[in-house]
Amino acid sequence: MPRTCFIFNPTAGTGRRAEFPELLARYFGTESRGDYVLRPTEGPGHATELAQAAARAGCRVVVAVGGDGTVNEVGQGLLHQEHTAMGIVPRGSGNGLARHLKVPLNLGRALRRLREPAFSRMDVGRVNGRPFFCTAGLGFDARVSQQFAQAGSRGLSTYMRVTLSEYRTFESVPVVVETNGVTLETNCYVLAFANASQYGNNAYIAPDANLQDGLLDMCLMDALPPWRAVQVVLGMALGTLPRTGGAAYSRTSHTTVRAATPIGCHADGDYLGHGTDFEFDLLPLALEVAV
Ligand SMILES: Nc1ncnc2c1ncn2[C@@H]1O[C@H](COP(=O)(O)OP(=O)(O)OP(=O)(O)O)[C@@H](O)[C@H]1O
Repeated sequence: MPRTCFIFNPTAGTGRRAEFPELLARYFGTESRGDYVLRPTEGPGHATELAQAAARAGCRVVVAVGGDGTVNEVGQGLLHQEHTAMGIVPRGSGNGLARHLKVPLNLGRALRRLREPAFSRMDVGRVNGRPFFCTAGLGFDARVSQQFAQAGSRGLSTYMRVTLSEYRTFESVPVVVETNGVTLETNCYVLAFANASQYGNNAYIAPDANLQDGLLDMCLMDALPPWRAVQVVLGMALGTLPRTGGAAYSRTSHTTVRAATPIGCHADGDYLGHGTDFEFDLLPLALEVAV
């Protein structure tokens, strides 16, 4: 088996897709030389199967070529591997984990880095047992993920349009949060659990999040009236949200949430459905990354 396997989601992102195999050949030589294999995905969940197969076959690096959804699926296939690391070639619209890890957004530069990557390990978050690598959460951001998936187009402008339109109608849900031995009765507009610092597109929900500290940064907004929404948008763009008072922060390795009525949940921007009972926890240093 070659040293590197590229798992390529041809549907990810908004850019030109056909050029990736040619670009890969330019930086890694042709596939026939045997240095790498290129495996296109055929649908949701396929990247996890391909990553598991590549790890079983002895690949040192399995590269997710796509956005945070593809990264999530490849990462799930490589959990607890001792000898196989995940690389990223960012081709999504948000690229939250790639941006946190400072992977170049330019495809050529990202590929060049992968010829001699640096290896490290990172924590992996979970919501009700389902792994996430960047962020997961309840409330407004899950509603946006749900509507974004049905929007028919992708990219930042669609994301902004969906966010504004949902903002007009979304209402907080009462929740009971148990974390760090404390029970908190509050309302949830957004309850975010951040393993990495951002949602993507440099929207920093938890700028101080650390991938190796064994903790998730928990960010609670109980309501979002217009004046606070402006504060939050600016704080996320500037990476200053924890210091603006627009949201309350704490750190946790295990939190349960019970909602009074069903509330939406997302993991790495994928809408997972509505529910009332959630458990957020973490697998310390469960994934090796090559960047
Ligand atoms: N061949 C395929 N056809 C349709 N969907 C696919 C295919 N391969 C993978 N997928 C799905 O595409 C989804 C979106 O991929 P991904 O998140 O990587 O791209 P994106 O949504 O454009 O990027 P971002 O998350 O940064 O906005 C993934 O959740 C994956 O399950």
